[in-house]
Amino acid sequence: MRDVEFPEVPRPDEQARRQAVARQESLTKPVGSLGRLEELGVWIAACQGTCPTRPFARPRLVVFAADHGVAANGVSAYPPEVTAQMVTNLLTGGAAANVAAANAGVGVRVADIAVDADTPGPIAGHKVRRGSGVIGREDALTEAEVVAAVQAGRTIADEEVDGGADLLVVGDMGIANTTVAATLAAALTGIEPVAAVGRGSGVDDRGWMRKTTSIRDALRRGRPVAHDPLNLLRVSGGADVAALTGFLAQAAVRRTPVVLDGLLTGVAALLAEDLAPGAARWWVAGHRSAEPAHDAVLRQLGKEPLVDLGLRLGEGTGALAALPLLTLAGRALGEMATYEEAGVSGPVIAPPPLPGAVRD
Ligand SMILES: O=C(O)c1ccc[n+]([C@@H]2O[C@H](COP(=O)([O-])O)[C@@H](O)[C@H]2O)c1
Ligand SMILES: Cc1cc2nc[nH]c2cc1C
Repeated sequence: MRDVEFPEVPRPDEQARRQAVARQESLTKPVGSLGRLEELGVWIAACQGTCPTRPFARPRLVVFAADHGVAANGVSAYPPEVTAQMVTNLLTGGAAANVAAANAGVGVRVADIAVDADTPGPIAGHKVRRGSGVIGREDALTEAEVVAAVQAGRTIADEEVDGGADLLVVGDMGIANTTVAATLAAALTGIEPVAAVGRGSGVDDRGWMRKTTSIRDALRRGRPVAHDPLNLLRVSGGADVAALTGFLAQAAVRRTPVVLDGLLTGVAALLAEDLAPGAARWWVAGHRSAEPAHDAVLRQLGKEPLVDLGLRLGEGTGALAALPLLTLAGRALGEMATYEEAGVSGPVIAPPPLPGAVRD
């Protein structure tokens, strides 16, 4: 599958990063006293290539929606038709993500990548197929579908950046996608199915057992190709996670920071970093999901999430819950007075050096 190649990913701006570290030291607070917010401010400056930072002008959420054939195994508490129903709910503004996006001043886009049912024209513009194979016994996608889905995600990122998006937030909607995500997480991090399996949207004990078996069966097929991201997407993934992978890689190519959400966006991030090394420098982990596999994924990504609220919803809600912290971090760096401006005395003892910017 050589038709999916990404150009070299640029690094966030080193000069702006250094200026931001120096500016943090000049602001009217004990050095380092804003903790993680200081690192985040530095990261925003490096991504924007400017210090002081600018407020985000057009932050955008993209929710990637798809159905998954493995839903037929009874691995979810909810029926598959909920995927399309929730797409409608997201479009009419009634979902949690709509509220969280409004709270954070973020515009919402829903992309149907592989929903079983028909969705309205503008949403379905990048639809690759309907659903996916039952990953315990057949491939999720064909080779051509993997390429089409990655390219769809890439195009969506380009459309968003060309439309002025200066911060991207990713989310997902798809019944049974935690079975797929847990399988990919196990293949990519080496954790066992029993450690990867979670309750998803709330499956009961019998469903949990079916889910564990499904992950184990799927992993048997996926593990041999775990080192090859596109083949892993073909065998054990789905069009949504493939599109997310392309989207995350392309956002980095386009120098646009991204806030990651829960488990599915996390496994897509691992795959995207593999396809486009260095892309992870452009992402921050919004939250830690209650799905157990997310922890292993975050560790492998080397990302400490901003919030840990026990969320297990998806749709981008964890990322959106963290977004006001990101805005605060940027504004503190950009808008606080310096010691000199405010006529406040600086430290009498040289403060310890600031920790570096967000891991890079
Ligand atoms: O983001 C997460 O970590 C997360 C954790 C649990 C559930 N979800 C959402 O719930 C749906 C999948 O749950 P399930 O039980 O059907 O696999 C899907 O729409 C996800 O967005 C998402
Ligand atoms: C109602 C509902 C909303 C969701 N949002 C993301 N996943 C979901 C799963 C269900 C079942």
